[in-house]
Amino acid sequence: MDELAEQNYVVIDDFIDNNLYKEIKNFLFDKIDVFDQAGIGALNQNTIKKTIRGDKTYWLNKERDQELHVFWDLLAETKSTLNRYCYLSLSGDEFHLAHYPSGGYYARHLDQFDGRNNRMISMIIYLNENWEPGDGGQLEILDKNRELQLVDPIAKRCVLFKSDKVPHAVLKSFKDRYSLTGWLLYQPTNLAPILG
Ligand SMILES: O=C(O)CCC(=O)C(=O)O
Ligand SMILES: [Fe+2]
Repeated sequence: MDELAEQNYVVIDDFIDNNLYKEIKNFLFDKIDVFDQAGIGALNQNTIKKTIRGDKTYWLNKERDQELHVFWDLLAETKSTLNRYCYLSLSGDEFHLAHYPSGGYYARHLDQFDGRNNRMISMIIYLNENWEPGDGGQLEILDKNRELQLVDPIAKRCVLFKSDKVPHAVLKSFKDRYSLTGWLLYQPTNLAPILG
């Protein structure tokens, strides 16, 4: 957690255990046929999307996706740890599963969008066994010293970074690449009733 505060990002290996890894992986393969179907908007939006990112996603819903209850519990624990040790006020979250088919990538970006700045911490859990150096698909982080750091997307590894401070990209992947990606959100309490 100190590393996240000081370096703006941290890589934690074996963040999830084998059981949870298998649960998430089973859930993912169960849903793989419906990835992206819910999220496809107007045709032109979709075209723009394809020029900057090549992944397909499946947004999670805590009430509906109860099979992942161990993950939801871990998430609650992670948020309270961050609130305690990094003095954050995280309340909400939004998570999706992501699949980059071979050839997929995501150009360099920040995770906070114009007009919406409540994404505080980005959290990615990788779900790829036997990842080899030639498989590509690294997360490329531009660190505080403007140096590039590459993170292999290996199974059970978690990366946390400050959503507003860390430009990053996903380098072209040469095989299917899976992850569970989300954002820990700050929701000002005075706005909570309006946002529902
Ligand atoms: O999968 C990754 O390594 C990063 C994904 C990402 O940057 C995003 O979904 O915003
Ligand atoms: Fe991102």
